[in-house]
Amino acid sequence: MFSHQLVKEANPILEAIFDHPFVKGIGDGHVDDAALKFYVQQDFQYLSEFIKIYASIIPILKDRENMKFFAENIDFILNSEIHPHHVFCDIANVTYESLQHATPSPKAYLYQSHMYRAVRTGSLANIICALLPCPWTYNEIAKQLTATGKNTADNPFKSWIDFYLTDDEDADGGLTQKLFKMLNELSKDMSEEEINEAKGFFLKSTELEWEFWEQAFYQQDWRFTEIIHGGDNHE
Ligand SMILES: Cc1ncc(CN)c(N)n1
Repeated sequence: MFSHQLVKEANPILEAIFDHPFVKGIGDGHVDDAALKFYVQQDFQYLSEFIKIYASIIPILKDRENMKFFAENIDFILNSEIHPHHVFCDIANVTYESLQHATPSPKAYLYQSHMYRAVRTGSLANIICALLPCPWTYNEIAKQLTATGKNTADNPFKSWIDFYLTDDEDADGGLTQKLFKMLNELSKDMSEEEINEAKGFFLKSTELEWEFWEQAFYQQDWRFTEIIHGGDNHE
């Protein structure tokens, strides 16, 4: 099955994500405030683009059930996925509102551009493959942290882990299963070339998930940040 192929090939990247110091820090209950703040700034911005990409799928869908599914996921990001951000903000002792005006860092910019590139192909399989590592890797992180005994009552990140652990229909766990199922259906009518193209989108997004943790952990912004951010202000 296509989904098994994707998970198998991406597995070394997923293992590297589990080993990332930011993710390990969530498990151990300590991540530097600067990394948490950088993460929330970038993720607020990233999820806003993610919403737009979900919305861009709707015109190429054929049935109402799938339209409802993507519309509900937009609602989930807007109204529920603010919770994990609040967890990070509370731990870093900073207001959420103060972190909502960032411009994308180089790696976040690359990740967003990658997703828009998938949208431009017009292929539903490519778009789902580019989007899926977002809910998939977080659900896997939550499961791995729980399985290794890190999701304890005294871990300040417990409610972050619990949020991504749930397999509820509309949360990342349920979403992941539904998207993998859609891909398996779509792949039945795809050529080998189309399969490989879609797989490329999935694997690159998975690596960009690793990069997202990395850039937040080391606060990797634009080298000429004053010039770049100044430029954004003049748009
Ligand atoms: C970059 C990123 N990837 C995944 C998730 C989890 N939906 C997130 N909030 N941000």
